[in-house]
Amino acid sequence: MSSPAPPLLVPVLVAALVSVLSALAVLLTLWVISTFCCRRRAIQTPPPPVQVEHGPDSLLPVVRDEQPMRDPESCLPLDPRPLDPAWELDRQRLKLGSSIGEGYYGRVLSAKFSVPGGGSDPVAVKMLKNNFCKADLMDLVSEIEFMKQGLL
Ligand SMILES: Nc1ncnc2c1ncn2[C@@H]1O[C@H](COP(=O)(O)OP(=O)(O)OP(=O)(O)O)[C@@H](O)[C@H]1O
Repeated sequence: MSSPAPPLLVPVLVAALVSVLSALAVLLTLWVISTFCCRRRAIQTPPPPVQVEHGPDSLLPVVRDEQPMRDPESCLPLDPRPLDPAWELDRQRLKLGSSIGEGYYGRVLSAKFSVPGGGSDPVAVKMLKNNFCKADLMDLVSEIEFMKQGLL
């Protein structure tokens, strides 16, 4: 049988226990508040903007679209893209024909491309639809970049 605790020790132990529990309650409250604030800040943080960089061996931009969803605000007139002399053809030699088909952001026409010495080659010409969005231009430029690297 163990001897009973001295009379002064019991209130001291109870006070220590209450202190520890109070500290734990304060810590728990602080953790809940900080978690709630972090979540709100994460929700309010706007998504990263669309980044357009210039490729090392090309004047056409390499597109990194961080925000694939369409945004009506981005349906604005755009400055003409810089040309890539290594790939640019003389548009005067192009004679557009009828429509072949349409995709999500572009339409494709049959065309004739006149070659030196007379004659012409049949080609397909892809262009953006009217009222295109910035995201549409990004998609087309991405496709062009893939074609230039022989990936399409
Ligand atoms: N080089 C080509 N030669 C002949 N026809 C083509 C050529 N490229 C596209 N087409 C025709 O034009 C249509 C539209 O092509 P486009 O590339 O705009 O869209 P997609 O690839 O079919 O769809 P999305 O743009 O939604 O990916 C195609 O379905 C195809 O019939």
